[in-house]
Amino acid sequence: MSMLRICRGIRNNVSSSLTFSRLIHSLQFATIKAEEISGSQPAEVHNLVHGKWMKSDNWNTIPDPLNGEPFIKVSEVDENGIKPFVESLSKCTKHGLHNPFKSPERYLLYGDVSAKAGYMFSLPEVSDFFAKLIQRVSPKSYQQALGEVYVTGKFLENFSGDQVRFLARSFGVPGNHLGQQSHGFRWPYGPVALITPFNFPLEIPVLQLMGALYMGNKPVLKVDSKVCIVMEQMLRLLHACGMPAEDVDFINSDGLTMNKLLLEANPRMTLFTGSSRIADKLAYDLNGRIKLEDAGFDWKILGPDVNEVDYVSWVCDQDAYACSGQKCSAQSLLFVHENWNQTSLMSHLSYLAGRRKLDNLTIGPVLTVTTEAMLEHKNNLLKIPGAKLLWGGEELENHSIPKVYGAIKPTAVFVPLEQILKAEHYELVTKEIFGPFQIVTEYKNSQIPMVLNALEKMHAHLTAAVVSNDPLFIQEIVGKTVNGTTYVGLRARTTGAPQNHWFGPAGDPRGAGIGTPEAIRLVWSCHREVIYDVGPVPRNWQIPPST
Ligand SMILES: NC(=O)c1ccc[n+]([C@@H]2O[C@H](COP(=O)([O-])OP(=O)(O)OC[C@H]3O[C@@H](n4cnc5c(N)ncnc54)[C@H](O)[C@@H]3O)[C@@H](O)[C@H]2O)c1
Repeated sequence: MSMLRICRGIRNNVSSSLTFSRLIHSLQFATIKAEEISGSQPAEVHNLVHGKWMKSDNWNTIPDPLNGEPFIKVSEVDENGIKPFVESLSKCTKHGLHNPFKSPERYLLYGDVSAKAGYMFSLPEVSDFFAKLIQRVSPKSYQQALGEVYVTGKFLENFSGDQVRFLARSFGVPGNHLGQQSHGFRWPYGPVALITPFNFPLEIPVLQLMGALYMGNKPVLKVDSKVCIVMEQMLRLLHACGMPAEDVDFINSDGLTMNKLLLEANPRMTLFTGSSRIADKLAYDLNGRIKLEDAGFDWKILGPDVNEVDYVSWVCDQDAYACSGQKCSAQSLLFVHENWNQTSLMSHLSYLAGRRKLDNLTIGPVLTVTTEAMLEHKNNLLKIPGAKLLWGGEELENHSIPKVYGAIKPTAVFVPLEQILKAEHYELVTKEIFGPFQIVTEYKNSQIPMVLNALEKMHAHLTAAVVSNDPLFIQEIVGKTVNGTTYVGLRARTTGAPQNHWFGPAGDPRGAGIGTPEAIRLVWSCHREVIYDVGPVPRNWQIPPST
C-alpha cells in the first residue's frame, strides 16, 4: 500500500471516529422517524452505487400493511438502469477487496466497524428505532421485532476486535522435503450478490452482508422492496461506523430486474434467501454458482413421554403463530403422540391461538399470501377424509389490512396420518403456507415408521423439533432425518435463529447457513491451498529418467 493511501486511511479513520463520537447518543445516521411515516408524509428509499446514494425516476409505492395507505416510496431501478451496478460490481476482482495476502488491515477495519455498530445497537434509542421500523413494514409484535434487533446487535458484537481476522484463519501441513509446506487459506469470491426476503428485514441481510464483507467480498444487496427501508437505514448506520461507502452496492428493483443484473454482472457467488421456486430458477440461471436458504415446511414431533404440558403448548403456539407464521422456521406440521390425548394440550393450544390480537400485532398481516388463498387451502384440506378444523379458519375481524395482503386467525387443520401419506394428498398437505397456518396429526408407537416416511418425502429440510427427553426416541428420529437445524428435548422449538448457532437447511449441496463463524466461512469464502516449495534443491541432484 502506498504512503498516500495509508495517510488517507488514517485520516478516514480519525474522521469516522469523530463522526462516531458525535453519533453515539443520537440517531443522526437516520433519515426518517419510524412512527411518522404515513400516507401524508411518505418516506423515500434510495439506492447506493459507486459509494453514492442515488434516485431513479421510477417509484414503487408500498402500502402500509395495516391500513393500505401509500406510506413508502421506493426508488426502483428498472432493466435500463442496471449499468452502474454492473460496472461497480465488475470493478471488483476475483481475489476480492482483501484476502490474507492483500490489504489484511481491512480484516481489522471490519472488526472495528462491527464493534461500533454493535455498540450502537446496545443503545435503547437505536434498538427501539429499528424495532419500530421493522414493525411498520413487516408487522410483528414489538417483542418479536426487538428480538430481531437483539440478535443483529449480538452478532455485530461477536465479530468485533480480532474476530474478523480469525474467520480467515489458515492452517499449514509439513511437506515431503525441506522447504515444502502446504497452507490452506479462506479466499473471497470477489464480486458477490445477496438477495433477501421480506420477513426478517434486518437480521437476514445484516448477518449475510457482514459475513460477505468480513471475508473480503464486494456485495450488491437486494432486499424485498416492501421492507428495504430498514436496510437503507442500516447502511447509513454502517457508514457512520466507518464502513467505506464503496464496499456495498444497494439496489431496489423487482425480481426480474435483479435476475437480469445477476446475468450481466456475473457475480462469482450469490446467496439467495427466499422461496424454493425462485431459488431453483436462479440455481439454473447462474449455473450453480449460488447458495440457498429456501423454503421451510418445518415439523415438530411430540414424543411419547408427556411432560410440562403448559410449557410445550406455549412453545407450539409461538412456533406456529409468532410473526403471524411468517418465519421460514415456523411450525407447519405437528405430529402428536397419542399419549398427549390424556392432557389439556389441544385445549391449551386453541386458547393460546385465540388470545392473539391484531392490536398488539401478535397476529397481523400476511405479506405474500392473500386471505382468499389461505381460506381456499383450508377448504381443500377439509375435503380429505377425516380432516377437521381445530381452530381459526376465518378472516380476522375489524381490520383494515389491504386486500393484497392476507388476514386470517391463527389456524390449525387436523389431517389423519394415513391420509397425509396418500400420494393424492401429500403435496397439498405439505404445501408451505407462509402465514399463521399449521397441520396437526396424531400417531401411535406402531406408526413411527409412517411418521418417518412422511418426513423422508419432504423436499425442504430446514428446521425440526423432537419434543422428548427419551434418548432412544430421539436417536430413532434424529438418526433417520436430515433437517439442518434440529432442536431436541422437552424444550425443543422449531423457530429460533439466534447468532449463537448455525441456522440453515441440510441435505442439499447448495444449502447455506447464517450466523456463526462456520456459516460465514462456508457461504462467503472458498478454500485456496498455497504450497510453498522454496528449496533448497538437494546437492548433486541430477535429472532423472522421464516418468
Ligand atoms: N431458509 C431461510 O433461512 C429463509 C428465511 C426467510 C424466508 N425464507 C423463505 O422465503 C419465502 C418467503 O419470502 P418471499 O415470498 O419474499 O420469497 P421470494 O422468493 O418471492 O423473494 C425473495 C427475494 O427474491 C427476490 N426475487 C424474486 N424473484 C427474483 C428473481 N427472478 N431473481 C432475483 N431475485 C428475485 C424478491 O424480490 C425478494 O427480494 C418463504 O418460502 C420462506 O420459507 C427462507
